[in-house]
Amino acid sequence: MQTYLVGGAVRDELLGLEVKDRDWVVVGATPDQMLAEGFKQVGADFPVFLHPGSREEYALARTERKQGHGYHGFEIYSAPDVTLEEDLKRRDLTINAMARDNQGHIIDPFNGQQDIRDRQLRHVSEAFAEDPLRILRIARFAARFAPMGFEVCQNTMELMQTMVNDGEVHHLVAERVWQEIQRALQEKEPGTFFEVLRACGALDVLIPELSPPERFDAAMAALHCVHRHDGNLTQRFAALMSPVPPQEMSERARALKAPNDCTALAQLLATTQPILGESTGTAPGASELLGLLDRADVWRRADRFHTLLEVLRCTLPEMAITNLDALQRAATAAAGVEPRQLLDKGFKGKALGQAIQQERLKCIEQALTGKNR
Ligand SMILES: Nc1ccn([C@@H]2O[C@H](COP(=O)(O)OP(=O)(O)OP(=O)(O)O)[C@@H](O)[C@H]2O)c(=O)n1
Repeated sequence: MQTYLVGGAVRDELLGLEVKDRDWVVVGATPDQMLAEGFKQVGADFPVFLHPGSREEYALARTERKQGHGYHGFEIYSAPDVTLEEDLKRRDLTINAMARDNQGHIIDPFNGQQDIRDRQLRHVSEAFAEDPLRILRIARFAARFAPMGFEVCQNTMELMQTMVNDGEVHHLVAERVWQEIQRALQEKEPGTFFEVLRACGALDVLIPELSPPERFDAAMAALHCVHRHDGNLTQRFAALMSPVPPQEMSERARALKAPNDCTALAQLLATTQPILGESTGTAPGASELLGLLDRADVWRRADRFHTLLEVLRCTLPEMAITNLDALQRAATAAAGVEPRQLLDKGFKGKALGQAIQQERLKCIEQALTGKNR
């Protein structure tokens, strides 16, 4: 049997990047031989094993052929006669379809090294079209490698467009889509992910709410800004969805199966923005600001409130930034109200709640007029 380093590890080595996961392909072995060598089998779908020492993944060379629609319809053939080249051929991009043997020789039947030099994301073969998840993977690689000059090559983009036109994207399961989106949001150039999806038509299927050009442009500007400020995943998702009205936004977040913290921040942003972004020139008053603070549950979720403020700095129009400053002052002022003191004064139950709110309102009013004086 022979083992080869394959996939992302070879690509990243050649690009001079840090290698995180190392995947290996084993040619000329049977599962029984692997078990006899002390490897542990993982995954029921294909013959993949964990090395007893390094815990790295060793997969028996295999071919894959599509059977039906979606991610599960693959017929997998794995046997000692499957060659390294056959295994490399089933892979997505030429830069991901190289191997290195244990003497350090690169095996590169699809010219991945040339594409690394030319900065091209190019599909290996027409079999690319058998897995629609690859559309999202390629968009994600574009987002990661764009700063190094990589782009999706024309033929690959055309193939992706054909796949979208054939309805392939409808067959993707939400969990896989979300997994790619959340990884892409944290890549080096997250906006590029959505630009590639838009160029091939997949965005109209996956997040059609962002199809109108003015929404797309606003989403990209907000995402870019949050990315520049090193925002976390929830902030990036909220920024992406910021041009979408609350109801539509919530439905899309649910369809994408976005996790609760992402959806909650995006919802909070969607309901806060219209009040603070009011373009009529009237600034929100003390009770409106208190309402926003209540909705954001700043009393118990101060951290989330601060993440919200950071996103608002990226999504609000320039002229509304003074409203944001007012919200921030209101939060600081209202935080000074001590429920304990009101409790000591004899307030209880509902009356205590009302007294707290009244005190907060008073503090906010003072903070606002104090500024205007
Ligand atoms: N839908 C897929 C998933 C994976 N692969 C192949 O399997 C390898 C390993 O996949 P994965 O670990 O997901 O990707 P990496 O290329 O290692 O990328 P990352 O750095 O994001 O982990 C890829 O390089 C590619 O050759 C593929 O062709 N098609």
